[in-house]
Amino acid sequence: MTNNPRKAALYVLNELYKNNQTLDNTIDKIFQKGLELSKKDMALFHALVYGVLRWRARLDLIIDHFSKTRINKINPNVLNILRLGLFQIIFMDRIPVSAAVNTSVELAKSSSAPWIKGFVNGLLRNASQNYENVSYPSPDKDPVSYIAAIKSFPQWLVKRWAGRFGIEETKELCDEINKIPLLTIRTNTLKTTPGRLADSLQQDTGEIILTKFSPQGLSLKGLDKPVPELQAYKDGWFQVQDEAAQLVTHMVNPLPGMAVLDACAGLGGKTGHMAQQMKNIGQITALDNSLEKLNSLKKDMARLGVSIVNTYVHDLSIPPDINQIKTFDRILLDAPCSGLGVISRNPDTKWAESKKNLTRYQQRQIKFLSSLVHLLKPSGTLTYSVCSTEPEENEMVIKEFLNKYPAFKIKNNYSTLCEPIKNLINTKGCLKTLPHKNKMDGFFCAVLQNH
Ligand SMILES: C[S@@+](CC[C@H](N)C(=O)[O-])C[C@H]1O[C@@H](n2cnc3c(N)ncnc32)[C@H](O)[C@@H]1O
Repeated sequence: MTNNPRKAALYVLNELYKNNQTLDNTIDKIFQKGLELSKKDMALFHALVYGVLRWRARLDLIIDHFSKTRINKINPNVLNILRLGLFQIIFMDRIPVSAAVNTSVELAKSSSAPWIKGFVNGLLRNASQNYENVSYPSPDKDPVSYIAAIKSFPQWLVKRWAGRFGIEETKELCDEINKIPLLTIRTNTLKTTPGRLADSLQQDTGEIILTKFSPQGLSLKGLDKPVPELQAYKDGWFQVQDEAAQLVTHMVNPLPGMAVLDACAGLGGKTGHMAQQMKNIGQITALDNSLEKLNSLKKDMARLGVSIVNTYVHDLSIPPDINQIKTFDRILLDAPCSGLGVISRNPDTKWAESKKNLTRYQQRQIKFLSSLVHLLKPSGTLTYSVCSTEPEENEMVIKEFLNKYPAFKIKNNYSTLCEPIKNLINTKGCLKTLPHKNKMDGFFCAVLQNH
């Protein structure tokens, strides 16, 4: 495998979306194949992959302007070479234009027909001198197309946000999503306190900021080591988790001694948080349809010093057998969704999703909720959360669920929550966060109670 960061970035961009692969899977795959990069090259590799995905629509508009071949006719590998080159020219000040062009020509030489290098060279040289003169759709006559092009978002998404939030707020939302997000972590209070954790990270971090809403969160600026190499990580003092995801567990409010089901536990971000809220007393069943994820979850629980979790592989499109799994005081369904609330971390999402998918996800989310109802104790609560800002996966799921199960209501009394989190809950009792308003991922969470 190559040790060239640009070649590695091109490989990831070319492989992404094949067989429904996400960015994380594709990046994991290239490292499994033996990619080894120095610390500096690793930073360049990530900047290139995430940068091209973040700015793809704007890069494509410029490429289309300077290319005689229409963009949809350019070979995908060549298009990704052009995107990588142009991204470096426009967005990476510390890379000289000549280096951006020459390395792109080298990529073309090693992976395309011989004449392509001339095409890449000519287009990038021309674009580097003239890209500022390319015209964009008019912000007055066609504000949706303007935002989609200049801020690099799919038209359908900008259109629906503009309808919901208005043009000015949509611009703010897009700008916030386009920022490179800080790394946010959650203190494992079974082992330490946010203060001690911050002290231990001081020497490896430029700046540490306490999160505004979550009492256990820290955001790190300028971390100079990969997370797994930090002593505090090895000692199980924290999990990586965005602030919005941390708020979900506070909504669930699991207490020591309870029986809790984490119904889509994944790698266990919320499982770990619930265990620490329960002071490692009680029982948590971590369910997921992925054995691989549950195996990673088990390792992470050991690192965190959590001993109350058992795992259960199950496909939630079928209701779990109550005789095997028992009943619960708290059930959390952190459902699979579009991920449109976490585009800043996963910019590939904006090019993978469509309006049609949202309806498909909604049906699956309602099905999963329905699969869990019979597992709830009479006084128990069923919490639904998704990292999506879209109504189809938010209020509309809850509405359909309540139509189907009229005995349930949305909980709207949060006396135990701290004030900052309480202030994020809307009049209907749902937590809704938005990147531009709350400076965190877009999440939705509602707690359902049987009355
Ligand atoms: C949003 S992620 C969960 C993230 C996790 N709760 C956390 O905080 O780290 C959704 C999870 O649903 C799981 N999933 C997808 N389809 C499923 C199914 N049919 N049955 C059970 N789990 C499923 C995925 O494997 C994924 O781990």
